[in-house]
Amino acid sequence: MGTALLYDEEMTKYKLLWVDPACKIEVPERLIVSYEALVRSGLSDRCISIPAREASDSEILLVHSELYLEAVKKTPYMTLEDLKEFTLQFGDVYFHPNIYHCAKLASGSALQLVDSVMTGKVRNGIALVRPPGHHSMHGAANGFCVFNNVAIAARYAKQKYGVKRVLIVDWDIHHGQGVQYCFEDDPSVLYFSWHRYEHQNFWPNLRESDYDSVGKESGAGFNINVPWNNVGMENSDYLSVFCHVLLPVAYEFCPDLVLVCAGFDSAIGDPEGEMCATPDIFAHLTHLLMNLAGGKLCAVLEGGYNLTSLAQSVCQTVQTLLGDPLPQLANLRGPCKSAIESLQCARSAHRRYWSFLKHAADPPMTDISTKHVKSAMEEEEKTEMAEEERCTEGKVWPEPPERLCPPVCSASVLPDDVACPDGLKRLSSSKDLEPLLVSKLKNRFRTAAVDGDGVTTFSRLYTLIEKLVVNEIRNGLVLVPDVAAAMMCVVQDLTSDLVKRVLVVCVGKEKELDYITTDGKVLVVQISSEDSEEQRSKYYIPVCLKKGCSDTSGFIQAVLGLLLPLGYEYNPDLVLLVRMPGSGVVDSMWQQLIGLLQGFAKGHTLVLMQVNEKACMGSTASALLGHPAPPLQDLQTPFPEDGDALERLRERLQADWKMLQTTS
Ligand SMILES: CC(O)(O)CCCCCNCCCN
Ligand SMILES: [Zn+2]
Repeated sequence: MGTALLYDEEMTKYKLLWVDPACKIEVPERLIVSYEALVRSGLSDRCISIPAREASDSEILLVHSELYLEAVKKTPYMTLEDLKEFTLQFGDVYFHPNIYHCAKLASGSALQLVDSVMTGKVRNGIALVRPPGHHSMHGAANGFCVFNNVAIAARYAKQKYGVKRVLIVDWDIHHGQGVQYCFEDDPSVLYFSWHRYEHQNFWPNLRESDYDSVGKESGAGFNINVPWNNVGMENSDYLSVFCHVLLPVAYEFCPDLVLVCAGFDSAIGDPEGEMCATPDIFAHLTHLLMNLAGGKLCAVLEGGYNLTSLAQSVCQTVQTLLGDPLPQLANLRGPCKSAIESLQCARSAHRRYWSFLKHAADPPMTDISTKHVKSAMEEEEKTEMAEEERCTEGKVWPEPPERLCPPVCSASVLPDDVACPDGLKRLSSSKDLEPLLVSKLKNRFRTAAVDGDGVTTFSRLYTLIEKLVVNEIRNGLVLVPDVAAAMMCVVQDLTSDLVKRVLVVCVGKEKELDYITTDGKVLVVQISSEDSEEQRSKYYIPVCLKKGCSDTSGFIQAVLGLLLPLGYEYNPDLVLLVRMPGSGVVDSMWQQLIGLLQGFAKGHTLVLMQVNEKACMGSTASALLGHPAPPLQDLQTPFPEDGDALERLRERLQADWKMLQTTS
């Protein structure tokens, strides 16, 4: 299934008609450069174009009052003076004779997108719209927004498709207070927003944008605010909040639909955000949401005022929606102090509502909420981040790297008598192994594992790896007689200098993992039921699940809160996923793991499985081919010991691995 793209140039046909410094950045060019970048890059041709439509009155009334709608209806007939007058009653927004029409098209586009996804016409999609929506409220326009496009879409999805749970992720750099007000008492809509806050000193300067606004009444726990109290936040800060706050809750919430308030003013160069995250971060933020709700994801444009980073960020988002390989994110050095405080506050505020956050630490000593007056230390810290360090318009950043699709997506190396799963390309060619390597293999394993066809298997395995690292093939599945032996070979014999770092993810109990480098060429994360003895090195991290890999709750927690942050920091060139026999990992969890691991090494994942586990080749192939993983249904409360052990493991490792930090 494809990716929908909604765009109508009519929505470029309104603009600010008078002088207002607060509104001058919201220009038609925002939409034009975004769409043109998609056209120029060839991405628009790969999308399924869906026409915009006007939202009807009844659809707009899902969120807004009749009084407000009737008032807005009058604006097309207003004189310039009337428009100015009308505008004065709202904050940081402007009206124009054509904005009502455009606002209906913006909301209608979001609804068209929901229709396309919910009817299965497409898997996911993006609506390039203006005016944006997330600040507009029941009875008021605000912050360039007239109708709340995403809030209307959420209510529409529930009403028309009986969607039970909607996740709204708002990565725009402003707090979508309009969305928060709409759903704060509604447990069927989980609203997550991060936003520049600076202890309530940043627009819209609301006390209720802080982390302690967790929702009301039955909606308590279903509103998550992560305030950024400093500018200059980077990729590490964004990924940490996804891994340690949003994703655990999102997986526990298990939404039927994901809506994204896709504002790109959180990207580097934006005059509003003054952040430093690069456009390729949106490739990963999108990817990390794509295995929720069976891949049903609707992104709706909100903000974004630097025309260069906006266009790049939109392209990064669309390319991921299309399933292209992800760019590697280099040198993630962990969240900054301020970000850690914010994520620690958000986690502790929500630990009573979400079992996946149950073991989150207490809030930091320095209470960062607005009650707290800026201390001399903070002032000094701010001057530390001198003007030039801050990311402003003048800031430059590299073009996002090209994300090339390999000619072959998924290859397989299988015994001749095993049928190749649909979609996979069997690799039968293999270069002859050097005799030296053959003898090494033979005398390393006196077992039958490396008899005649065993050598063939290994030579094909090495051939596959070579094709992965040169991006001829994206990922692969290999069936071997003995996975432990095969893993040793791959890890020890990886001579290719194209592979500087290999992330080995071991699912299931180890037989012998005696081979662990300490030079950092290999990082092994082992998830099993074995009560691992003391952790052996920075590069061998055993995660113990009391009830073993069949405990999906514990497993997904370990993946989100430990494996993902580690993987991002380690930044491997190859991922080796080893399924030990008898691991007991649940199929949907296995597919989720493969899906999430695609975020590393440009998707170069090599799955090693034992021949006698060929029954799960089909689901493995499906995940390797990029099909969304099935939702993890009815997750049990994680085993307390496991949750607690995971926190302790993170605390112990965070000295070595900065991305594991969740406490200041
Ligand atoms: C969709 C959106 O969240 O990007 C709208 C942001 C509105 C900002 C209003 N204040 C602007 C002050 C200008 N320096
Ligand atoms: Zn914004």
